[in-house]
Amino acid sequence: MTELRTLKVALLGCGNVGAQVARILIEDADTLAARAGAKLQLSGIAVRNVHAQRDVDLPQELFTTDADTLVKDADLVIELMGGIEPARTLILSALRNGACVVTGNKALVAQDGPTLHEEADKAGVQLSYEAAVAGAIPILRPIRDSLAGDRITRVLGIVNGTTNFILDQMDTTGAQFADALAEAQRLGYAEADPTADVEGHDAAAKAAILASLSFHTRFALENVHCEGITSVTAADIAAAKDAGFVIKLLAIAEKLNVADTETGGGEGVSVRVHPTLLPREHPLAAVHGAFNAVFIEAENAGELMFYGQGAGGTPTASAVLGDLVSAARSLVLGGPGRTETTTGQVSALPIDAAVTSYYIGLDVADQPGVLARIAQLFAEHGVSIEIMRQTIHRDAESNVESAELRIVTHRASEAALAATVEAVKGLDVINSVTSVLRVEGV
Ligand SMILES: NC(=O)C1=CN([C@@H]2O[C@H](COP(=O)(O)OP(=O)(O)OC[C@H]3O[C@@H](n4cnc5c(N)ncnc54)[C@H](OP(=O)(O)O)[C@@H]3O)[C@@H](O)[C@H]2O)C=CC1
Ligand SMILES: N[C@@H](CC=O)C(=O)O
Repeated sequence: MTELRTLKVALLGCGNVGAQVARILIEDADTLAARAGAKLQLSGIAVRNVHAQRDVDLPQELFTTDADTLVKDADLVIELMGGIEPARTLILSALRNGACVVTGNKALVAQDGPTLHEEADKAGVQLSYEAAVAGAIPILRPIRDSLAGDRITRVLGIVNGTTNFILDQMDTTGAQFADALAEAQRLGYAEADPTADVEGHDAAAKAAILASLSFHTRFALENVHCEGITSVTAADIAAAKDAGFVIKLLAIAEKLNVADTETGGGEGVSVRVHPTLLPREHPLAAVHGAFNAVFIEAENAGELMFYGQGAGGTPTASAVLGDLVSAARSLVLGGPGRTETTTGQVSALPIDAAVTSYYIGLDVADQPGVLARIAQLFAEHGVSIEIMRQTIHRDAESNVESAELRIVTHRASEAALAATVEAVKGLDVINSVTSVLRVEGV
């Protein structure tokens, strides 16, 4: 039997994900070698602090702070440090040296994907980042390869485990935001700076990557409208629950036609991340904890749904190692590097052109004719109402009655909805607008 070739693997970062990747590389060395057609020898692990306590017991001699030297001598480089620098410089250096690169760094790929791909293509090596979107879920490869012969029209995803965990805890156990976030951090789901999770930036980076691959056009971070979950209150969650909805942070990329927009946006793709109400029976409403799911609509395939663990060390390591084995095979077989197919011309639409349904919560005067006046105002702005429900509350002490009005609209443009809400605020029978949230799946 011929002796397998040995490929040197440099690991950059040994945190939540890196530590699990190192463990599996060592524990499953024989299996990985058989699958890759080469021995994958972990040649070193670059970290900031070589003496830090690790989740996994790893040979101390593997650790170094000299990432530059480690990268120069590697056939395969796994970047799991996060952040833009020094990750960017190290990845570029690895690619220029002819090494294949695997990364989970969505922030970097969303920002500098084209530059990284250009270097990979020049060197004829693979650059892959399946772990960058939705953790363990195989989603980028299916979009890039399996759906290459189809036309994707819409992608709807829960792609951030931390925020799904927080919203789910608030919805199911009544947990406080801060407590749920602390637990997500403890479980290794959150980014080093969890602001990226809760403000939606992590999901926005993933949305940019998903949209770019799905629509064969480069979408940058600035093309993604981004709202996080920090403004979602316990009252919003309770009101949504009462009305039969659940609130999820969704990443949405959808093709819209001129006919769908009222803002002259023309045909293009609306890419956005925001808290969204989903009916409790919607498949994405059943995605709990740190799980992720991506729902795809394609012209020929129809509806597809991908589901699995979206964060955490071991699940994410699975995606990293899948990319690693694929890259090793390309080195063994001398195959070409992966090329990106960003050949499309479709433009990114501004948020005003987005078309969706809305939930509007209003505190209104309990008077005859109020509902009719509000409905009239919606009609004047071309926003059609699907559900309008009034609940009267009586304060036991003061005996004062107040009326709570919940409205769910049919699909309308953001611009039309914003104008409607402004007009509603001007009515003398409106005490306050308690919430305005986007709705999908009604
Ligand atoms: N956590 C998750 O569930 C997922 C994470 N990802 C992505 O994977 C990457 C890693 O995430 P995660 O493991 O959670 O991150 P951690 O913060 O847990 O780990 C980061 C690691 O990188 C090392 N590091 C950071 N900066 C440097 C530097 N300048 N030089 C050398 N080493 C450095 C740290 O070293 P030291 O230990 O010495 O501090 C640490 O070992 C990120 O890009 C993240 O977005 C993707 C999907 C899921
Ligand atoms: N912080 C991210 C980790 C995976 O990408 C998340 O919570 O989803």
